[in-house]
Amino acid sequence: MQRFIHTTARINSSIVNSTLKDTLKDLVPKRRTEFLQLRKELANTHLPDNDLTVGSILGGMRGLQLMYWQSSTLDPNLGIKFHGYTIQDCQKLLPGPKNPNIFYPEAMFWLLLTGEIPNSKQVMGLTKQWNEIVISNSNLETSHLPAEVNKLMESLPSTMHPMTQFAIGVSSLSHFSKFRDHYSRGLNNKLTMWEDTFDDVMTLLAFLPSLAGKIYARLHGSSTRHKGNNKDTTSLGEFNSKADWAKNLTSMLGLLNKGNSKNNDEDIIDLIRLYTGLHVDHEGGNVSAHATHLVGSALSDPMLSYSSGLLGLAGPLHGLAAQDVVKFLLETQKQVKDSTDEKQLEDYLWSILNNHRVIPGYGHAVLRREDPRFTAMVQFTKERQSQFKDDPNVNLMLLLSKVAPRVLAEYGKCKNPHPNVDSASGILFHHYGLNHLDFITVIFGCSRAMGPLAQLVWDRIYGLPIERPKSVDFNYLKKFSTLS
Ligand SMILES: CC(=O)SCCNC(=O)CCNC(=O)[C@H](O)C(C)(C)COP(=O)(O)OP(=O)(O)OC[C@H]1O[C@@H](n2cnc3c(N)ncnc32)[C@H](O)[C@@H]1OP(=O)(O)O
Ligand SMILES: O=C([O-])CC(=O)C(=O)O
Repeated sequence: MQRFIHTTARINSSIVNSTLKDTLKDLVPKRRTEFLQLRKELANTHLPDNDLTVGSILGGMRGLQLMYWQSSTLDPNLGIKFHGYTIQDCQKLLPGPKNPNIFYPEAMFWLLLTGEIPNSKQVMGLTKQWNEIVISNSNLETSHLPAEVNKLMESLPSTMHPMTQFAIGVSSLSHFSKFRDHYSRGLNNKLTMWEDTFDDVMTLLAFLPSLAGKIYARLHGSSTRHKGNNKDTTSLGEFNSKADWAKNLTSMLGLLNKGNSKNNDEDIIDLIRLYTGLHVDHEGGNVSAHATHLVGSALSDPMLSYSSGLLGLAGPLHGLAAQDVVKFLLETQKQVKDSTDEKQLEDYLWSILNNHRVIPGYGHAVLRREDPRFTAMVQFTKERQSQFKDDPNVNLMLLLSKVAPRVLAEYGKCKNPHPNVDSASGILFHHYGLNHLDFITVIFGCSRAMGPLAQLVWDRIYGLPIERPKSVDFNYLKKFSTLS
C-alpha cells in the first residue's frame, strides 16, 4: 500500500522481508566492529602489487590521482582553476554584461571546452545557437520543451522532489539523443562519436532553463491549486530568444518584474549569471562529475550520463547542501533568541554537533581553506550593501562564516572548518524571492552540467575506455589483519 504524505511518498515496507532484515540486524554489530578494526589496523598497509593503502581504498579514495580531467584542477589551498584561470581571472577576462565581476556562463562553457577565452561575438553566437535549439524543437504552444518531455513533466507528482523531477526530465531528453540514435543504427564510430556527443551536449544545455522553469512553475502551481485555483503550470516567466542563458533561466523562474526596480532585476540576473558561471566544474572526482564520467564511459548518451550526475548532486553531502543551508539558516533564526549574538550561535552549533549532525555549508573533501566561490558570492553582497544590509538571513550567513569555523576547529573532526560554496548562495536566491527551498539545487544542476559534459566530449575525442576499477572483498582484506 502506498500513502502520500506531504512532500514525501512513503511505502510501508515493515511487513515486507522482515525475516531478511532481522537476519541482517543480527549480523550488523559484529561485522561493523570487525570492519572498523580492519580499517584502523590496515590504514597504512599496502596490498600486494598495489601502490594504494587500505586506508585510501576504504576512505573514499581521497587524495588519489585516479582520473583524467581536462578542464579544471582543484588546489586544496587556492581553490578551483579552469584551464589554469582562477575565479578572479575569469571574472576579469570572460565576456559578460559589463557589470563588474560578472560573466556569461556561456563564456565559461567555451573556456571549459576549448581552454581558450572566447570573445563577445563567439559567446553571443553560442547563446543564439542554444536559443535556436529551444525554439525549433519545442511545441511553443505549450512550453519551451519538446512536447514529449513537457507531457512527461506534467505527469509527475508536483510533490516529487525537484531534483528527482530534474533528473527524470534530463534523462527523458535521451529520447532525442543523436548519439544514442546513431549508435543504435551503426551510424557513428569511435572517431566520429564525439561530434554526436557534442551535439547532444548543446541540446541538453539549451533546454536546461526551460526544464528548470517548468519544475519551478509546477511547484507554484501545486501550492496555488491547494487554494482551489486551477492555475496552469507553464513557465512563470517568458523565454526570450534574444536573451542570454542565465537571463532566460532567471526569467523562467518568475524572478523578474516582481514589482522590484529594474536595477534589482539586473542584480538577480547577475547573481544567476555569477552562480551558474562559478558552479560549472570542480575537477573530476566530485560526485556529480565522477558519476557523469562513469556512466558516460559505458557510452550511455550525454542525457543519461548527466542525469546520473544530477542524482549524485541531489545528495546532502554534495549539492543538496545548498538547500539545506537555507533551511538551516531559517531554523537557526527560530531556535536562537538573538541570531546576532555569537555566543548563542556557538551554543546552537554545538547542540547540532553533539547530536551527530553535520553543519551544512562547511567542510570539504579536498579544499582546505574558505572556498573562493563562497568568497565571490560574499563579494557580490558587498558590492550591493544597500540591498543586503537589512536582510537578517544574509547577515546570519555572514556571521556564521566567522563563528562556525571556530566551533568546527574546536570540534576537531573535520579537516576543513571553513565555509564551502553552498554556504552563501541559496540565501541570496531566497533574498530575491526564490521561496521553494527544495528547488535551490536545481539551479546548481543547471550550472554543473557544463563541466562534466565538456569533459564527456573530450572523453569521446580521446576514446577513453569504460571505467572499471578492481574491488576487494572483506575476506581478502581480513587475511592481512589480526582478524585472520
Ligand atoms: C558542492 C559541494 O559538494 S561542497 C560540500 C557540501 N556539503 C556540505 O556542506 C555538508 C557538510 N559537510 C560535510 O559533510 C563534509 O565536510 C563533506 C562531505 C563535504 C566532506 O567530507 P569528508 O571529506 O569526509 O570530510 P572530513 O574528512 O573533514 O570529515 C571528517 C569528519 O568530520 C565530519 N565533518 C566534516 N564536515 C563537517 C561539518 N560541516 N559538520 C560536522 N561534521 C563535519 C565528517 O562527518 C567526518 O566525521 P566522521 O569521522 O564521524 O565520519
Ligand atoms: O569538489 C567536491 O568534492 C565538491 C564539489 O563538487 C564542489 O565543491 O563543487
